[in-house]
Amino acid sequence: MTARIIDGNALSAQVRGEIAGRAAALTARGVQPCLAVILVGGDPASAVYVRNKVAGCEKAGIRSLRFDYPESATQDEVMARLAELNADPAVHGILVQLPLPKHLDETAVLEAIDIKKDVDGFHAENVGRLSQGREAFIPCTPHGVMKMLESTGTPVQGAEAVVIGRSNIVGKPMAMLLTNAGATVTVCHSKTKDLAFHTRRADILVAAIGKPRFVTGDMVKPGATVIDVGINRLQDGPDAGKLCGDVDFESAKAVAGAITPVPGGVGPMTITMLLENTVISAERAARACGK
Ligand SMILES: Nc1nc(=O)c2c([nH]1)NC[C@@H]1CN(c3ccc(C(=O)N[C@@H](CCC(=O)O)C(=O)O)cc3)C=[N+]21
Repeated sequence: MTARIIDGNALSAQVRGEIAGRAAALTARGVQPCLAVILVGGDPASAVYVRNKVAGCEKAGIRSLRFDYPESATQDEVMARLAELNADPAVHGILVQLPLPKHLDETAVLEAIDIKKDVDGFHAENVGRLSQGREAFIPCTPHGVMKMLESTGTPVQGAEAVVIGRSNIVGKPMAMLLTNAGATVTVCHSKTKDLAFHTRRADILVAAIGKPRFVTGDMVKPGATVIDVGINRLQDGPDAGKLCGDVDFESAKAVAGAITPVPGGVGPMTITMLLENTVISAERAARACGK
């Protein structure tokens, strides 16, 4: 058996077409959706992601504002910028690219974003709301994963779902969304004993660990849907310089029922959901001012 490939670029193109239509309708009513992106420091991977986000905005008719700070930026500088963006009615979404340099207080920065503009869904109040099923904004990567599951017709209700990774930005919200959708969810991580015991039971397996090709075919249940959230740049070996996921694609593909590739899988869907959250925020703002 060889798995069906879940094409994140194709699904993104479809969803982004719909988002562009909503953005155009808002712009015609005098409210062009606008996303502000703050990038601190010169991490090359972050620069690529931010460039992709800004390009995605442009193509969908969403205005974007970019604020680049040097590695040496102070907490006060970033907080002052957030205060200004919070107060600006023309800005509908604010994203602070993570990770931040170590001398900055990430929690304080995320908490300073107006939750009505928290299109990443990382503010503690949004996290709490997600756990109660009354979210303001759903975090983009896990939301993109749910859309991909939906697109393949993978049943979530009653399914055994295993999430590897317990980060605040992927693993935990992913587990919460799957739980809200009726899956039986197991969260595995670096301290899990006998990881393969858990993964082999998974109808839905989500890998978000940051270790290249860590999940191999022998860890996958035949017919499972495998979602690879990892984005790793290989350092050495024959594929040095290439991107790969947390899943060993070739061996997993031979066992799974459906699988996402890297690149061209979850990454583009993350950006798509960011664009959607920005449009949702702008639609709410337009409604609030009667437009
Ligand atoms: N506040 C914040 N929000 C985020 O959503 C956020 C973040 N910080 N920090 C880092 C992660 C990572 N992330 C990606 C976005 C797009 C691709 C993407 O476009 N990937 C392409 C390839 C990119 C490449 O060529 O390197 C693909 O998979 O096909 C990947 C990763 C968003 N993140």
